Amino acid sequence: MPTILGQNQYGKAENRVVKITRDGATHHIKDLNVSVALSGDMDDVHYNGSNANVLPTDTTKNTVYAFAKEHGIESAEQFGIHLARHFVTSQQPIHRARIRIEEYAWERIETSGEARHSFVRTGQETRVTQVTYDGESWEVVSGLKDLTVMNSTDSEFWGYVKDRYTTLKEAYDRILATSVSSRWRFNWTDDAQPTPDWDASYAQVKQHMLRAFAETYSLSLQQTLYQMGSRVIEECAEVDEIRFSLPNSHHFLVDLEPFGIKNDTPDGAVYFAADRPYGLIEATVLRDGCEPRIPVDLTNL
Ligand SMILES: O=c1[nH]c(=O)c2[nH]c(=O)[nH]c2[nH]1
Repeated sequence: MPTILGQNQYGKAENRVVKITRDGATHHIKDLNVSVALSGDMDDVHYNGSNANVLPTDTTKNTVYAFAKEHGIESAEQFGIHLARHFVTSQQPIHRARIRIEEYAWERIETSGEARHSFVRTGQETRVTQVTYDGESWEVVSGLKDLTVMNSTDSEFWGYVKDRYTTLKEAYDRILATSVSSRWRFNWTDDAQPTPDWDASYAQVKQHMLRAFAETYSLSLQQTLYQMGSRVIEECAEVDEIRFSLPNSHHFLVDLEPFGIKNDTPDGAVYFAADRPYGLIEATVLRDGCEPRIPVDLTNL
């Protein structure tokens, strides 16, 4: 045969699950987008079309909804662990399950009455996780995307390489803005280890990341990224690796000279917020001695 089958996986992608839990008049929402990818003994279905080892993707979808009902959704990570364990341990041909989850946050709308069942989608970041299980060990990589932040000062950029194509003016007081996309890998890999408190960990990682962004006097976005990552690794013992993809959301001073208006001092300055092109600064920060496992391209995760 001139061809052979390479890596393969299958499952139902983007199962949108909304679970409402009622605690008297106070309701709670969990809103997830769950993608299942299974792999194992799947040569026959590809080579011969025998479906004998194939748990239908439709079943994987049903399992997501049934688990949301029967086992609840404590956190995205815990839900992912539950699903991954189920697929690998209940189906002999399935050797590996990868569950990806995006979680959308809802905030309660406070009202004057007793009712507590109204919510507004929060416009901040989207929480994400990926749980992988091969029957023996776990890999949990969680993260966030679209967390937009800005420092309106304490950012400079100068002393860079200049060649014949360089036109950029050195900046001694600029805006530093980005939309943080980040993934961090937990050192929980084994059922024998106690599981982290996933929600508390998420809140702490996000808080350390944001504080480091705000507290770093920045000479480059690269330096800020490293500070954000090392703060998380230093403060969060459960995390061994963190990767960032940070678009540099450029803010250019508008040239108002044609109208006889000076716009050259930081106070009261007017900027043009450019959406593209943007610098894209990406790096991993690791606990010393740990192996990098988060893919270089976060869109592949
Ligand atoms: O923080 C920055 N890092 C760069 O590498 C870079 N390059 C650039 O043009 N502006 C900036 N800003």
